Amino acid sequence: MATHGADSEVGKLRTVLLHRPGNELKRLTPRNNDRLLFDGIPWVARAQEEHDAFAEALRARGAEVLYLTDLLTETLAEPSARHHAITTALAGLHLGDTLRDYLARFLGDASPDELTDYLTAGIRNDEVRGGFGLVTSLLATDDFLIDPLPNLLFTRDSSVWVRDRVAVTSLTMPARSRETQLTELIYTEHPRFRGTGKIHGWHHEHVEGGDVLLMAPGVIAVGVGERTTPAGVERFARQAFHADLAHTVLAVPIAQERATMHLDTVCTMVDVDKIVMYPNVADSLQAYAVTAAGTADDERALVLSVADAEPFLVAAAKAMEIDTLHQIDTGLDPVTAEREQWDDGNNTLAIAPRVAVAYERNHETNARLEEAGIEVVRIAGSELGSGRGGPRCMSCPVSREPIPVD
Ligand SMILES: NC(=O)NCCC[C@H](N)C(=O)O
Repeated sequence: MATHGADSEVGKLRTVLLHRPGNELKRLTPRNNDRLLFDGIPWVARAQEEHDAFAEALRARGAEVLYLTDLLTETLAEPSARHHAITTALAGLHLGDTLRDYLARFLGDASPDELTDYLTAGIRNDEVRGGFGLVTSLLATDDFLIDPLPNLLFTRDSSVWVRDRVAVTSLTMPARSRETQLTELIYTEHPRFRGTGKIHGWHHEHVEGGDVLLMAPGVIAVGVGERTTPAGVERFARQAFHADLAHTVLAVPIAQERATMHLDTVCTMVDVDKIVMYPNVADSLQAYAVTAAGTADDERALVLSVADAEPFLVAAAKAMEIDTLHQIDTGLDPVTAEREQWDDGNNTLAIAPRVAVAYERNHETNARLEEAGIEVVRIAGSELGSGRGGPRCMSCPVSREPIPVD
């Protein structure tokens, strides 16, 4: 079995899970894009070109690229996995029995490829109209019976590998909650991942992967804001300690705003002791260091010790046992920083220590990264960025090499 797992943000990237934008993006309209968490209507063909170039840049550096839809289609070849996928996709109370039964038969007849498309791009009412009862007659023609999942693009958020375990997350926004049904199915049923230990899960308190940063082996920072809740970080910490995945979890409050929806929108690691960070929040960012006071057979019985809040960079350096966590600023001045933070200048994907993938448009931030000795692999993201996510958001590292010891 392939070995999977990651213990840092910067170990050389071996395997990464991506989602190539597909038909689900074609569902976005000016009337539904806010609800579906996109800031505009992407040009889909161009988004695909940009994404292909992103994947190619990762391959060129030696990473194996897995596509979520390939894994899903392979998973759906198994009858029990198909049954589970269909049942969970149709669990919504908006369908009613007649339509649910019809859709179960319709999806049951679909090939694995078609089923993947229905589960990711959704099904609109007018695509099945034809006398299937009261609910379909009363719903608007363009209502979705199964919602599309345009934010699948951001594979970072729906699962996170910590050491050799995978955490299926629990997404907060209704437009995204179904994504984790798919990641859970893949990690449970796909032959490549069979037997992988799991933590968390979509039935737990909310934690999103964009909030989870593996600062160093044993040290995990978790942003708490618009997406991850206080109860979510507590649950995550309990599970991480109980499974011996970490000795410290840093709970980091962030503003509950779209611009800072996840911790990785304000900072990302680019080396073992370097972080690119939005300077407009750097001074006020705090962290509560959480550790386990003792052990317990049951994760729920673990007593957590919570230190007083400290400046994030100080608390992180202490937990990581380094002298200083060096900050590289986004932008040049507060306005450029605000523009480049919005355009995911902070949201870099480290593919090795001191090598990071970044959107080309963030000139000033990229220049600062280079001044600090970081190699920047630039990618285009004019269309990809319309969902408000950068290279880190669009990637879930499945396997990284351990950090080299000096
Ligand atoms: N880790 C990230 O910051 N992911 C970006 C998610 C963007 C997506 N449109 C969302 O609002 O959830």
